Amino acid sequence: MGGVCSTEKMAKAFAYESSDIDWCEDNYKYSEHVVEYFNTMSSFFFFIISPVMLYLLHPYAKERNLAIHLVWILMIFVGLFSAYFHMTLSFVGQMLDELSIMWVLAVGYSMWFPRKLFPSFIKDRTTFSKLVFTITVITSVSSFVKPTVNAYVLNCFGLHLLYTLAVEMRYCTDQKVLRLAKLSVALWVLAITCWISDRFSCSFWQQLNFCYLHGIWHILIVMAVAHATTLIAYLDANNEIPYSLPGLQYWPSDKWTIGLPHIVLKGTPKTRKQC
Ligand SMILES: CCCCCCCC/C=C\CCCCCCCC(=O)N[C@@H](CO)[C@H](O)/C=C/CCCCCCCCCCCCC
Ligand SMILES: [Ca+2]
Ligand SMILES: [Zn+2]
Repeated sequence: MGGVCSTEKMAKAFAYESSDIDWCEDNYKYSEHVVEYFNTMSSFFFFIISPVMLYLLHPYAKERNLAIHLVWILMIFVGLFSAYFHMTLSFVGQMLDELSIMWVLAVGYSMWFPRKLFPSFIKDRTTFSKLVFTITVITSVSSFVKPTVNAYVLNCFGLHLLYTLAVEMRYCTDQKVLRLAKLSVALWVLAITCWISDRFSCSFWQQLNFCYLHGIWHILIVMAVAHATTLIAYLDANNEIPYSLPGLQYWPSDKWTIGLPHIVLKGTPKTRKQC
């Protein structure tokens, strides 16, 4: 009897529209199998940007720690789960989407959180990573208690990241670095504005017959994360591997206004060996 009950519960969790959340985009507008078509399709943007970022960050990751690649490898899963969530609006889709974001943040914090900002009882990065891992496992389990608040809690990390960057960049005067910081913040502000507006002003957007703000959020947040991770990686390289003489450039061309930022290591193999 209990077995039948739990099988039913499982089936419900996978069922279309079993999530509490329904984004502003009209359901089943373009396909009877895809609940939110534009939101699903825009999730594929994660698949385009992630491999490019893995390629662009590779010289830095090779010098610093190859585990850094986990951030953008996990972002591929975020895209996959986000597409599944919007395709089905199922409870399982929602949880996979939110949990994968949480684990990207956990890996990012473990790798990059500045050592000088560690709590005083933590001596090294390994201990810090273990603490982050423990907290993330506990949070992952407790996220099932009230799933609707998860997204708001996750967004608070954007604010914490902003604070951490502000502390790290207090004395920065390098124009290229400042430009990257401003761009990251601008993209994040635009992205979060779309997310909030889709959540809370849906009737307004429906009147205008423009219900695509959540899909636009997907595109903007990937770009914000691409810019922010490069900035964080650059600051980290300056602190942890200064002999590699990190610099910033844009792909495909440094002269283009729009592009993906990346780190170049200007230290010659000779200068690297000396350190
Ligand atoms: C020193 C710390 C370094 C940490 C670096 C880690 C940076 C990467 C962080 C997060 C990845 C975000 C991925 C967003 C995926 C969006 C999928 C999605 O749309 N999900 C929604 C449902 O479909 C869901 O409602 C969204 C929930 C909110 C997620 C908020 C994530 C926080 C993003 C922080 C990004 C900061 C950018 C720059 C700040 C200057
Ligand atoms: Ca909808
Ligand atoms: Zn989404």
